[in-house]
Amino acid sequence: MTLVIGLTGGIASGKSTVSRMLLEMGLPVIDADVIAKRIVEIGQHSYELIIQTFGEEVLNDDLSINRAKLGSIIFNDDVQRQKLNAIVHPAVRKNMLEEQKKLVEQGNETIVLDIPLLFESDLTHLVDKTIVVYVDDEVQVERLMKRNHFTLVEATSRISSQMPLKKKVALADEVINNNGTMEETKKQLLKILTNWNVIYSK
Ligand SMILES: CC(C)(COP(=O)(O)OP(=O)(O)OC[C@H]1O[C@@H](n2cnc3c(N)ncnc32)[C@H](O)[C@@H]1O)[C@@H](O)C(=O)NCCC(=O)NCCS
Ligand SMILES: Nc1ncnc2c1ncn2[C@@H]1O[C@H](COP(=O)(O)OP(=O)(O)OP(=O)(O)O)[C@@H](O)[C@H]1O
Repeated sequence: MTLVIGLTGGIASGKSTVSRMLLEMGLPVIDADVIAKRIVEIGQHSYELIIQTFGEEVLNDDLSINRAKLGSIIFNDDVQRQKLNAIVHPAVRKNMLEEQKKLVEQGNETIVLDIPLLFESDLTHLVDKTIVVYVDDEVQVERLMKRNHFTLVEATSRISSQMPLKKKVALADEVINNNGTMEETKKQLLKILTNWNVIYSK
């Protein structure tokens, strides 16, 4: 039996940081953000649908999707965000399940799905256990502004497009508090994996 772990959290709460730790420990991680980027590359079906829906003004000069532009539209307008979600999410889910199938066939006993919108999109039936990476509101805003060079308004609009992180904590099987150092985060991760009898190589 394969154990499928759903890794989630809020924007900039530290999911990719924890994913990296898991990969370094030799555990396979499927990243929904990476898939969501791949399926909107030039020529993909979702790419065409995005142009039909949002127009050519969301394209860069080289015809690739201008992610900053599309982001500024969808994170300020619920209706537009639902439209993008309806285009991208089914394709992300299909690709994730295909990747998961391959990993199961290769004999992996543990597979991690890094899905930012695991709870918002009601995808918990795809996983056996959930881990939420949590940070306090101030830490989240600060790290998001720093990483993306966002203003306070830009950071806040993105955070408020998601389920409040405290609500995700209440829904989680396990929570990693990522307010502290990376070492403290790693320690919490190792404890959870040990409790779940997950075997890792490094
Ligand atoms: C709007 C887009 C183009 C902005 O791209 P950008 O490179 O700036 O951000 P990136 O894709 O790296 O996402 C960063 C984070 O934003 C948050 N986020 C992204 N999309 C959404 C969304 N539709 N609703 C709420 N939060 C979102 C997630 O926490 C994600 O980890 C992009 O996020 C996108 O295509 N979003 C729709 C697909 C989606 O829902 N992806 C998230 C998981 S499948
Ligand atoms: N414990 C930590 N201490 C200091 N900085 C951290 C810590 N954890 C993460 N960061 C930084 O905070 C930012 C957000 O982390 P990360 O990219 O892992 O979040 P994420 O949840 O994957 O974000 P997104 O939802 O946008 O994909 C990054 O710049 C990262 O380097």
